[in-house]
Amino acid sequence: MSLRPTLIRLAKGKTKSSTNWLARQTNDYYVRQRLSDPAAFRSRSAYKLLEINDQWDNFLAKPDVNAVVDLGAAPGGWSQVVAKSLGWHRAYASDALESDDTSFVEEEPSYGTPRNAKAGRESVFDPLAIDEESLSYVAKGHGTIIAVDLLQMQHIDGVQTLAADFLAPNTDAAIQRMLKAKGSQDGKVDVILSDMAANASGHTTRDIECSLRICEAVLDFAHRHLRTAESIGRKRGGVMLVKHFAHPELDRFRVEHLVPNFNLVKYIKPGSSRAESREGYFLCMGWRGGSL
Ligand SMILES: C[S@@+](CC[C@H](N)C(=O)[O-])C[C@H]1O[C@@H](n2cnc3c(N)ncnc32)[C@H](O)[C@@H]1O
Repeated sequence: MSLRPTLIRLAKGKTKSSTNWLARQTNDYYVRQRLSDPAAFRSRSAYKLLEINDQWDNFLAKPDVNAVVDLGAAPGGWSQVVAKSLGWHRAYASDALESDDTSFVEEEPSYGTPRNAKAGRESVFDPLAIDEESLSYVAKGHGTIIAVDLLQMQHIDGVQTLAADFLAPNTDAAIQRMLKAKGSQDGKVDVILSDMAANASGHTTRDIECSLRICEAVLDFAHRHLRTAESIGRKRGGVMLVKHFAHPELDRFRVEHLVPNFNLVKYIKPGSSRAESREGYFLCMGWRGGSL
């Protein structure tokens, strides 16, 4: 797909910095990939999670992964990747009823017509196209996925969304209620993902403080809700993936707070993360379940 005509049209009358941004978008391999990928990922970020998951033993698709919390989830690329990994897809209600496959949990019917579904192509969800036919589809898959963001997110089959500030005091309880309502009796999760980031201010001290605050809050959340490797019976069970601002202060956080709590901790800069960005990811596997 050629983006050049769009670029020229959009660049007219724009400042130099926005023209540079448009040029960078046009030349970016992952932006192009996203636009042509039949999976129709909502964000370029989806490729970062795909890449990390592929490189690290497909941790999202382990059979014991039943509950995933995606923090800073909007517009929803990571949640789409998780939903696919847990097998969420659309099926005709009649096929679902006839199926003997009890490993799948049926959800309420999806209200909207997946266009092209009959032709066997990837369905496109259109919430405005409600008709009788739409009532004959159900979303099928297994496990619970909770997506949290300050921003509202469009529906993804198999994903429960919560529009809230993760750092606000009552958000933890709201996530707990959702997990329990969706069948996680103990309110525990198997994988915690955080792509949350405060907007970079360009002021290093402030950016470090914001990133540290987010990483600490995600680790606190893990202390309360992450299932331990021991209880899962797998050395790398109980996973936390957290984005951070790459800086020696954050590395100190890794050494002092992550390494003692997990069996394996890796710093990752995915190929799909822009080289000029200071972002990095800590992939932490095998939660030991230490106390706060
Ligand atoms: C890079 S985007 C996430 C992209 C997402 N992983 C995807 O694939 O679509 C970062 C998100 O973090 C969210 N965010 C930042 N601080 C947050 C907070 N305190 N609570 C909830 N969401 C937050 C922002 O609203 C933003 O949507």
